[in-house]
Amino acid sequence: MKLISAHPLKGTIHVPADKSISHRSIMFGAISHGKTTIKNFLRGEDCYSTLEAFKQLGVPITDDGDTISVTGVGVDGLSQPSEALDLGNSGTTIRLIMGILAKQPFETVLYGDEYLNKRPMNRVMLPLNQMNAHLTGHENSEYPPIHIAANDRLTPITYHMPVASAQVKSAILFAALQAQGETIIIEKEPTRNHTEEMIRQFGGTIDTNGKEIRVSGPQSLVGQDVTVPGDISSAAFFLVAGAIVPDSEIVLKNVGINPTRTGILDVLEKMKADVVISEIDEANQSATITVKTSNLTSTTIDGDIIPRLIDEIPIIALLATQATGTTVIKNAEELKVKETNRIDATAEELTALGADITPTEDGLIINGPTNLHGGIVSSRGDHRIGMMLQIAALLTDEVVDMEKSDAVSVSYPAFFEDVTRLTEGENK
Ligand SMILES: O=C(O)C1=C[C@@H](OP(=O)(O)O)[C@@H](O)[C@H](O)C1
Ligand SMILES: C=C(OP(=O)(O)O)C(=O)O
Repeated sequence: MKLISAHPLKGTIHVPADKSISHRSIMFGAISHGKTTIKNFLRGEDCYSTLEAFKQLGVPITDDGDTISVTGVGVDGLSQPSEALDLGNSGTTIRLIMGILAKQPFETVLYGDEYLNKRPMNRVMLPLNQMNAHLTGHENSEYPPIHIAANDRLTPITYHMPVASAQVKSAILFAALQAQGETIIIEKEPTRNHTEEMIRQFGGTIDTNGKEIRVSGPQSLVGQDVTVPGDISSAAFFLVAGAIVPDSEIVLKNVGINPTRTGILDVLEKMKADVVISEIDEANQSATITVKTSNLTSTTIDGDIIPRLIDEIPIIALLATQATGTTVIKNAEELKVKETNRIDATAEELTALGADITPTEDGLIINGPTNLHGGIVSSRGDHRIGMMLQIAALLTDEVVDMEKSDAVSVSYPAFFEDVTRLTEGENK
C-alpha cells in the first residue's frame, strides 16, 4: 500500500478505546456475577479475540453496536470450549486467560497466529505452575499451543517478578483471586495497573504499596458498568505526528491518562514538544491533549519510565529522528518479544527511509534531525511498526510503499482513515 505522504495534520480526533482496559472489561465481566455493560469497547482484532474466547467458554455476550453486555457466570461457571481457543495476535489475551483457566474442572488449549505462537510463555506458566496449575507448551517448549490441564486447587505464592510485565502480573492476579490464601507479587518495576484497578471496580479487595501487591482469595466479583477511555498508546501516533509534521496542530480528545501509561507525555515534555493538556476528567482518567509542530531536543529514555511507554517506543524513535542531538533508549529489551523484535524492526525500517538509528542489545541510539526519504518498507505484521511507518511517510514527499498494512487493525482499525481526515483538516 502507498502511504499518505507529506502533508500537515490539522483538526480534532477521538482516539480509539484503550486496548488493555477493553480486554479486561470482558474478562472481569465474564468471571463476575451479574451483568457488565461496556461502552466504548475497542473494536480491534485483539479485543475481538478476547470476546470470542469467552463466548466459547460459555459466557453470554451480546453487542448492540454501541454497548457490549456480558452476563457474568462467575469464575466457577465457565464451561469447556468445544475446540482449542484461537487468540489471534493477542499476547494480552493468551497470557491473562491462563490465569483465569488455571483452575477449571476442564482442560483447554490456547494458540494464536504465527507471531503469537513465537512469543515466550514461561514467564506466565512458571508462576502459575508454582501455584499448582498444570500448564505446558508445545512439545516441551514454552510456545503455544499451550495446554492447561483440569485442576481443582490453586495455592498462593510470593513472587518476585523477573520481568516488568503487566501481563504476567495480571495472570498471577487472576489466579490469586481463585487461590486459597494470600498471594504477594513484588514487581521489578511498576507496570500498568488496570487489573488492580478493575479488581477494586468489580467489588474485590487488593492491597498495593509501591511495587508490592497483595491479594487474598478466593474472591467473588460483581458485574459493573464500564466506560473505556481512549488509548494513549494509539494517541501516541498523533501526539508524535503533531510534533514532527510541519505546520500541524492536532487536538486529541478522550486520551487515557492513567499515570502508569503516560511515559510518552514525560518524554514529549523533556524533548520540548508543544503539548497542552486540558479538560482533565479525573473519574474517567482522561483528558484533551493539543500538540503543535515543535523544535525538539534529544533525550535519554531508560529505567523505570520504560514500562510506562513500552508500546510507544517505535513511534518515540521516529520522534527522535526529528530532534536535535542523540537520543538514547535503554533497558527496553522487552521490545524483542513483542509481535516482532521491535528494536530491529524499528531500526531497520527507519534506516530504509534515511534515519540515523542504531539498534543495541536493549534499545536504540538515534541521531537527529534527519530528512527522511521514500522507500519500500514493511510493518512486518506488527500494528505498531505499521502505524509508525505511516507517520514517518508524512515527513517526505517521496513515495513510501508499505507491505502488510492490514496489521493496524489489531489495535486501531480506523487508523488510515484518521490520518486522511487530519490531512484534510476535518474534525471527527
Ligand atoms: O497488560 C497489558 O494490557 C499489556 C501489557 C504490555 O505487555 P507486557 O506485559 O508483556 O509488558 C503491553 O506491551 C501490551 O500491549 C499490553
Ligand atoms: C504488545 C502488544 O500487545 P499484546 O502483547 O497484547 O499482543 C501491543 O499492543 O503493542
